[in-house]
Amino acid sequence: MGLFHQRSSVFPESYFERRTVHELVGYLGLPGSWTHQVTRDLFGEHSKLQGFDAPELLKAYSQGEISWICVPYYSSIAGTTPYLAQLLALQRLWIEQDVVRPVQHSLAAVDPGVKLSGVTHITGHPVALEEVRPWLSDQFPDAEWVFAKSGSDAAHSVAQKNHAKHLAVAPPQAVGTHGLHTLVADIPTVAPNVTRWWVLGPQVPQTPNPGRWVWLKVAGANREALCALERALPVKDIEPALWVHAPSSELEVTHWLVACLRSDDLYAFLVLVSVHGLSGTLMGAHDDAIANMVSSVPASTSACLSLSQADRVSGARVQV
Ligand SMILES: O=C(O)C(=O)Cc1ccccc1
Repeated sequence: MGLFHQRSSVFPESYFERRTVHELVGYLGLPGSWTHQVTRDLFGEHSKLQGFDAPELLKAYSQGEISWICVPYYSSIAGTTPYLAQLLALQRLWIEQDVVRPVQHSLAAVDPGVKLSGVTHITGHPVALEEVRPWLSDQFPDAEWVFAKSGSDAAHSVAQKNHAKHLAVAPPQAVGTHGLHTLVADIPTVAPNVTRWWVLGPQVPQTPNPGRWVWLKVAGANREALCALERALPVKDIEPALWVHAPSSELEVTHWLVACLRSDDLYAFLVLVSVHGLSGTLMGAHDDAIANMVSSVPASTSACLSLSQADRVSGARVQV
């Protein structure tokens, strides 16, 4: 919840704070999904919340039919979610909040007395199944995985099938809602399991505060160039908070995200990005000055500056 809580009072309040309970908020999956719970905690139960399948959710946001959406984009164990590439392809990716939450998975069945050795199918969201893969492989080496659209959809689907040998990996809160029984309340994971969600809003977010994270989308021609850029950072005050890599549908083009500090440094960073033939797009933060800077950074592909000169580039600011 970093962005929200780091805001200083001298800056205008965000749209998030000014939103009304009448605005529709879209989330991924059926009620009871992990994303639903995050959305309800953020917006409050009196807001108008509605669950969607991912394609409809992203389409409705991109067409302006829904003002707010909440979508998981990254898992500390499974990496990027299937939605990140689609989010990055949105023309307006207005990140109002970056939400970081631990996620708990339960194993659920129609029959509380089912013999685990007889289980044939495990249904879950692909990201959730990936997060508990070592445990599942150990306990159910021969079971087939069935993908669901959300954790709650997984519980719903197993309940509908009403088959004793089918289990669901689902949010603890969704188990009882769908009439299932909990076999394991909190499936162990090999590493801390933390998922990140973006809340996208209806307008360009407000001016970034000094020290507030801002999001930058970097698109590069190949993975090596982006890896080199990642190695070259941090330079000066630019501390990347999180690198997220999402292959795009365009051949050979990869997208990365990096969170940077302060607009001054962001400018330096954009220069650094552009001299190496990558292009940067500012997201999740806005003011006219930064917008002008972004558009004035030339898309030069000068090869004579190496990334080891990153300090010089960033110090000189406009050395392209
Ligand atoms: O929101 C859900 O229920 C999902 O299935 C998406 C998801 C998957 C894994 C971790 C967090 C969210």
